[in-house]
Amino acid sequence: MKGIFITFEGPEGAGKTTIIKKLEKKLEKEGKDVVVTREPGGIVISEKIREIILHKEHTEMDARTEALLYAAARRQHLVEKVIPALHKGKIVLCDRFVDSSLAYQGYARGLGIQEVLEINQFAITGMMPNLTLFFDILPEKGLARITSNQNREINRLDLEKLDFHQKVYEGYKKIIEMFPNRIKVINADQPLEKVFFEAESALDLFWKETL
Ligand SMILES: Nc1ncnc2c1ncn2[C@@H]1O[C@H](COP(=O)(O)OP(=O)(O)OP(=O)(O)O)[C@@H](O)[C@H]1O
Ligand SMILES: Cc1cn([C@H]2C[C@H](O)[C@@H](COP(=O)(O)O)O2)c(=O)[nH]c1=O
Repeated sequence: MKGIFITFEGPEGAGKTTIIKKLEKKLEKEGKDVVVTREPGGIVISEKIREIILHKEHTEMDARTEALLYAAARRQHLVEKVIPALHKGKIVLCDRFVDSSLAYQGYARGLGIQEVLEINQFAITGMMPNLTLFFDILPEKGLARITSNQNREINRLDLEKLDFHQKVYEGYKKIIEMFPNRIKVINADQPLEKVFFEAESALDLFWKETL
């Protein structure tokens, strides 16, 4: 495949969406062909699955159902949007991907990182990102950012107790140890311009090392 698949991970409110927008502008200025997308979502069917998963009233959702719905949304998004863009040689910037399932469903929900990786292997058929940026911020700090943002709708996962978000964070730390070459850690607990500089530098290093 000719394109490059870059994913962005981290706790709620880490600044992923904000940095993706800035990177999109920068890469486009450089003449690169960029596709920005998100999970769960990015295309009609997966956005519909997103609504089901994240609806505030769906508190009865079983953890395995949740994991399978994320994997189903991922599959459709990959075949309909990500893979075709990569075949055309585009740079795909995706807000969350399989590492979110490993941290949230695998570790924080207690389904097991390996078990959730296995159901996702069925969904992604080997399609792992070329590079992942992990936005490192303590969950309580990220959550404080989203609650002070009036435009951000609070969803079912945001409403989980702090203890759950702390487990998500611990889960991410384990996943970073599992994939040290692919996942680069960005200090997200600093002013936006500094976070952006670190993200840009990680991308520059990636181009130098791989292209
Ligand atoms: N470095 C930063 N310092 C202070 N505030 C920030 C920083 N980065 C982002 N923010 C603000 O924090 C809020 C959350 O940012 P953003 O939506 O980019 O995070 P996110 O990681 O995509 O969150 P989520 O995954 O929960 O959707 C926004 O109001 C944004 O303006
Ligand atoms: C892909 C994916 C996401 N999640 C969680 C993480 C967030 O709480 C929401 C998505 O909301 P965002 O504002 O777009 O970050 O879903 C998850 O638990 N598992 C996943 O695979």
